[in-house]
Amino acid sequence: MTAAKLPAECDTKDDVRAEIDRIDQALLNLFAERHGYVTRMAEIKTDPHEAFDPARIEAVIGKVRQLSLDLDLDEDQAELIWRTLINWNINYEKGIIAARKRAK
Ligand SMILES: C=C(O[C@@H]1C=C(C(=O)O)C=C[C@H]1O)C(=O)O
Repeated sequence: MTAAKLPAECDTKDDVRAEIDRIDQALLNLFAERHGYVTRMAEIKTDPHEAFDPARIEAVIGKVRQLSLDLDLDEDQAELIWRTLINWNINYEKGIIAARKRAK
């Protein structure tokens, strides 16, 4: 494997795309790690209504927006990504909790 190149060290589209592919892999590894905790959360929560926790959601979004600003990233883009992720997680948690309750 070739060493990572800084953006300014990339001379071709292939150079840039190799770095984007490397970063996508790293991001997916982190999403997979995060997903493991969401699954665990679904095991801990006891009622499907608990899947949606608005106070926690707004706290996460607030943190993500601030971290994005600190990194000079677009905070609206980060919020959109996180809301999509969180909405998906809520339905995922609901499904797990409801199925467990039905099985009882
Ligand atoms: C993981 C949780 O469940 C949901 C998913 C969240 C997330 O993906 O960060 C945040 C809030 C929740 O409604 C939680 O309650 O913390």
